[in-house]
Formats: sequence, C-alpha cells, structure tokens
Amino acid sequence: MAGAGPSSPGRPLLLVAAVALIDVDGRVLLARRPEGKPMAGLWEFPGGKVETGERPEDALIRELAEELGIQVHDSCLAPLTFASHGYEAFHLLMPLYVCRRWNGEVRALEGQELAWVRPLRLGDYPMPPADIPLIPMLRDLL
Ligand SMILES: Nc1nc2c([nH]c(=O)n2[C@@H]2O[C@H](COP(=O)(O)OP(=O)(O)OP(=O)(O)O)[C@@H](O)[C@H]2O)c(=O)[nH]1
Repeated sequence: MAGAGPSSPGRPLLLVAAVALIDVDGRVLLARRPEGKPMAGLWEFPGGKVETGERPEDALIRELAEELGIQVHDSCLAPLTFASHGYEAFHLLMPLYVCRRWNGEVRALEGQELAWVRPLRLGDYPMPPADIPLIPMLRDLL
C-alpha cells in the first residue's frame, strides 16, 4: 500500500485501531492530537494502540468509551481499509473501521478538539501521513 516506505528490519510494528464515526448527515469525526504528543495539532481518526492479546475491535470499543464517552457494539464496526506506514520509530499498521451507530453522545473526554467534517472538506484538516491514502477510500464510501 502507498506510504509503506522502505523496509527497516529493526523497526517494531505498531498495531493501532481507528474508526471513522459517521453521523446522520454523513459527516466524519476527527480528533485533534493535543499539544505535547508527537504530531500535535494534526487531525486523526479516534482510536489507539491495540494491547497485547486484545482484538482490534475491543481496543476500539475501549478507546471510544475512554476518549469520547460512547458505547459501540462489535457488530457496528465495519472494516473499511487499512494504513501501512513507516514512521521513523515504528511501522504503523492501522485498520480503519466505519461506524454509524453508537450509544451516548460524543464528548471530548480528554480535552481534545473534535470536528464533524463533510467528506469534501476532509482535505482542509491536516492529518498524519499514514492517514492521507485513507481519505479517498472514505470519500468513495460516503
Ligand atoms: N488514533 C489514531 N492514531 C493514528 C492515526 N494516524 C496515525 O498515524 N496514528 C498514530 O498511531 C499512534 C496511535 O497511538 P495512540 O493514539 O494510542 O498513542 P499516542 O501517540 O496518543 O500516545 P499515548 O497513548 O501512548 O499517549 C500514534 O503514533 C499516532 O500518531 C489515526 O488516524 N488515529
């Protein structure tokens, strides 16, 4: 997949699960990475690292409850595509799910800035390099 970068044997593989939450108007939720973290200020899909022994779906369910205060059922997470991108310190493998149904109201529980973005405006939001190839696929779906 584009963005995979040159192979680097010493670099660990990092598995991160991410989701495009889609509201009734077809807008996508993006969250802004807070100051102090790597790639601060960039907009990304909600999600996070998959822990050892954890299923990606369970990692997402956990992260969505922690970060956004919503409850998501396994059956509402549909796989869409994935990112495979070589960062300097690790190689990121990131399945991207789509979710249109959840319980509760989306809130920024970790002080992060949130934006509901129309597919055609996704390009206005600077994203991590791994995410760039995912945008056309999301637009095609929506
Ligand atoms: N959640 C998420 N992470 C992404 C996206 N794109 C992308 O490159 N990443 C990278 O995947 C990793 C996600 O890990 P994370 O969110 O759990 O970790 P973090 O850097 O916030 O660190 P921490 O949770 O250890 O404080 C980060 O390196 C992040 O930059 C994305 O769209 N969503």
